[in-house]
Amino acid sequence: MSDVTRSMRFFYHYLKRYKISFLIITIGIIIGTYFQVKAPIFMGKAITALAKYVFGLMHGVDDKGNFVHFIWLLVIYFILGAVGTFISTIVVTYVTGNATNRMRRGLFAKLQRMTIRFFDSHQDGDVLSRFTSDLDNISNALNQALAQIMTNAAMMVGILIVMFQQNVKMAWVTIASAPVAILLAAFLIRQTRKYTDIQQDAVGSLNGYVNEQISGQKIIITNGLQQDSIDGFLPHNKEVKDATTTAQTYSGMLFPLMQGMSLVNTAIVIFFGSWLALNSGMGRAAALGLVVVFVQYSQQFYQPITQVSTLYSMFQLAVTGARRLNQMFDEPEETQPEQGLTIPDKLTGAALKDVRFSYNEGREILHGVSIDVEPGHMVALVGPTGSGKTTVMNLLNRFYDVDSGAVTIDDTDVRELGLKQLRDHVGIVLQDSVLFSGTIGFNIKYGRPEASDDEMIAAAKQANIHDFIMTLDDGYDTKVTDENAIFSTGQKQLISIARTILTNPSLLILDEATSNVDTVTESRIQKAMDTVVQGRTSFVIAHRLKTILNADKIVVLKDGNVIEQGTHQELLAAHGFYSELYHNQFVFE
Ligand SMILES: Nc1ncnc2c1ncn2[C@@H]1O[C@H](COP(=O)(O)OP(=O)(O)OP(=O)(O)O)[C@@H](O)[C@H]1O
Repeated sequence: MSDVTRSMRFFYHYLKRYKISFLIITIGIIIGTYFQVKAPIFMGKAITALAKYVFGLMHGVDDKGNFVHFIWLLVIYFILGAVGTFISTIVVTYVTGNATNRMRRGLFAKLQRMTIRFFDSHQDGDVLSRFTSDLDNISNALNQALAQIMTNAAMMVGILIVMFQQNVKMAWVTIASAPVAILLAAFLIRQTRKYTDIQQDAVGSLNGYVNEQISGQKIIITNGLQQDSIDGFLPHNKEVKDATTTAQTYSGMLFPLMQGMSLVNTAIVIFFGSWLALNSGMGRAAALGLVVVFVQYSQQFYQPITQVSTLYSMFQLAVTGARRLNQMFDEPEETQPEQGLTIPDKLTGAALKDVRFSYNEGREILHGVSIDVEPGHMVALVGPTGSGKTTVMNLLNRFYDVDSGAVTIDDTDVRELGLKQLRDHVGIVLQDSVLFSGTIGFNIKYGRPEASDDEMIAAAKQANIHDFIMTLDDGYDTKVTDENAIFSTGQKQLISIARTILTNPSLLILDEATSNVDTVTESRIQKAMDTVVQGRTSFVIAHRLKTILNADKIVVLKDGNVIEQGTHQELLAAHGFYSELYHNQFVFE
């Protein structure tokens, strides 16, 4: 299916519910067009009456005939034409506002159903530009182009009918050059479409780059890489500029070319029309009227071709926008069984059974990993960077699905559980804790907004962050965006731990919760962790081995394989990889 067909389906999907509005728009357009195409007839009649009057005066006869009458009719027809167009424009604005609102809502809701694979493999800026630039383009096109395209199509049909009713030969003369104009327009339109597509994709990657550079600003400054950052920006910017210039050049050629064709056509109509009128035995006044009417028609007939050409670049941006939104809507969503199984409140354990997994086909990351956790036990995952620790965590929470083998919670394959069930039972504290805009209280209650303030405070106390929050002027009501309340990485992590405690998950995943913080905060986090893992089955990924000495089991991963497992003492006694890692780390600390 072509992009245009798919885009049309997209628009149909969002516009089909406005049938009554479209009926009103169509009626408005028909009324507007009818009066606009009929008006020139009265213009012709008024000119004929005027010419007769002038020729009469030359012969001493003072007869204005129906001149004034036709002028009045002309004015009334123009006013009624304008009213019809006005009504359709107002209704189009209403439809557009509502339809784009629904698109934005639909897109945002879709985003919430997307898989982590999508977020891992797409730049934030590119996703964002679909919400901004692509949706804006669609909204502009619907607002401005929709009514115009309908009006122009109606106008074209109306003018054709009226022209052939008035004079068949003159009608053929008037439309004779149209095929050439349409072929030229079609060529330019194709070129415009090609480059508009390239332009919008380039805008997406430019946004992605800018977004990435803003997030990494500190690293750029620290390494003095500002110039490199600019150098990296320039090719993206050039790509946008080149595609935009080419697209605009082609679409910019449309309007002058069509106007030129329209002028040439008017000249043909005047020349040929005069010749025809003079050689058909028609009276001078009637001939003059006929030529004036067809000059009007010739301009009116070309107007839709010219206008549609001008609107085309706008329309094209909308088609490209629809293509890019369609891409998002086509992205696979998180899947779950129709009748998801449930897990009992008290966990019996979790396990990975001979799990093989690859993010991308052909590059296996986990090569048959098996890990078993007893209920209420704490398992620590250790291993060199890139060994697959975070990947194991991703599979436990079903951010990704295994290629073979199984991840089970309470002996049930996670793929058979309802997603809500699963996520309700699993709590995660990530390495980079995220705070949402709002108050600290709002952030702690994020996973359980219905929790009472007492529960919130109890969770904060368990997470060792209550005392710090109380030092802030507004306590739990402190806004996260307040510049007096800028949180350190460790503090953010403690808030995140409090948030997790409040949701009371039975399976807990803590990802490197103690890296990147000072020793005081580290010991606070350590205490918070000790509290939070109590009575829960937990997986802890920690780089600092001293934080996991008490783990019930330590699993050592290397290159996607489990190479050792056991308690700290057992692994030390084995004098293997763990023991080496442990001793090396203490040399560094
Ligand atoms: N989203 C992804 N897409 C493709 N490959 C990925 C993705 N995430 C991780 N990988 C690859 O999977 C392998 C394991 O990564 P993982 O993040 O699980 O390691 P880790 O042990 O947690 O490392 P670290 O200690 O540095 O956090 C690495 O080779 C990494 O390049």
